[in-house]
Amino acid sequence: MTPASLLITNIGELSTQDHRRPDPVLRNAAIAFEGERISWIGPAPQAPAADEVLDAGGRAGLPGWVDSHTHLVFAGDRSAEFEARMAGEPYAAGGIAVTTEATRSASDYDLTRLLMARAAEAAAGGTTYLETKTGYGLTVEEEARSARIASTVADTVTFLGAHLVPPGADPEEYTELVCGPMLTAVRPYVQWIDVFCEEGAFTADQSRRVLAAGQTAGLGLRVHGNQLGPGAGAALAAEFGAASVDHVNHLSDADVAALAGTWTDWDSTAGTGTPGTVATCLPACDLSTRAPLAPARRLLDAGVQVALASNCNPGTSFTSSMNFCVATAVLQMGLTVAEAVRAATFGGALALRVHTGEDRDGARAVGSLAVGHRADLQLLNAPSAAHLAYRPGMPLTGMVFRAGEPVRG
Ligand SMILES: N=CN[C@@H](CCC(=O)O)C(=O)O
Ligand SMILES: [Zn+2]
Repeated sequence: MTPASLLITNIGELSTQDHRRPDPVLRNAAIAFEGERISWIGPAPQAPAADEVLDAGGRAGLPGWVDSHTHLVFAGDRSAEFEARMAGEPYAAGGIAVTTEATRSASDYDLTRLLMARAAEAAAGGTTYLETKTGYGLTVEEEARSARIASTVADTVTFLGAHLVPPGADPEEYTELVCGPMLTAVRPYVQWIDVFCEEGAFTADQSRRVLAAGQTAGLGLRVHGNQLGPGAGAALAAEFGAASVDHVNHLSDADVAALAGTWTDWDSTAGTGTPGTVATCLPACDLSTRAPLAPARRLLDAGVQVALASNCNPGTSFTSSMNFCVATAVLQMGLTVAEAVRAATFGGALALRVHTGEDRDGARAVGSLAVGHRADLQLLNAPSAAHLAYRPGMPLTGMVFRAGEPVRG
């Protein structure tokens, strides 16, 4: 039973990610929860009384990870494809069809069970806000089924009928299906629409139609773009005002400038204003496909807000470890620890437009710790967040709270 109020005290370093504060990182801090919301944050000696008190023993605390890009509704195994890739085979979008076949054959029960197990794994790794996508159904009925199942587990769901033109289908007819009957069927279960704009998947023109249809249906927009080579994805995302373009491995200077141009009304010091198109980098995917790492440093320097996400999926990135993504971003992508932690918390929330909220049920901000935000917190088995990169691969995730409830003890 969760107590009505909980105080977690003796937090050695509390990284709030609330850059409106003069002191976003507090030492010897405490945080209080009332039910699902954060009710107080401040120096431990000034903490209010609470029904229950937990001593963090000097551990570091930070917002739970916001994983803004996963594909968890699937069945089947592609470890042989991975092994072949590590032996020199290139990655191609066609592998999606293999998972689609296995997913279509799975019962609702099995698909739900598999999804729940993956979501539990993510939570055990510190993820407290989870996006997931459809995209392994690729028929009206199967996409609607994936969306329905996803909506019972994930915090927010993306429709990715435009993941691959199913083998044998006509690309133009399939795009029309995605924009029409398929979109109508999934609409009750999803908040976002996405398109894989890439050679071998959807052309710029088809992607444009998918985004326009999603926009008309009132969905937020996201794009898989510039993953396997240069392409129109990033520019389209900026043009449509998409919340995020994800992968971004192959960006031209014009792509970076277009993304930066969407952030002119954003105050990057305070983290307030009107957000533009987030560039979501997926380091685990880059490593697992031996692709060039996404240019997170270059994007940040150009004024683009960056998110880090796991892209957990059976083809290109079968891990939901955000700790791994943060460590890789620091060790190999040139981000500071503070930048990487921010990208995996506040950045993910920005990419899902849940960085700010109304302090009432159903509209709580995540990705930063402030009064009224959802009580999503992780404690590390370490005195500072720097240990995430300083001690890569070590089991540093301690207690995890989601909406005030402990999800990992
Ligand atoms: N790039 C497109 N989709 C997935 C991979 C899907 C798969 O290979 O099964 C991704 O984000 O990497
Ligand atoms: Zn993806």
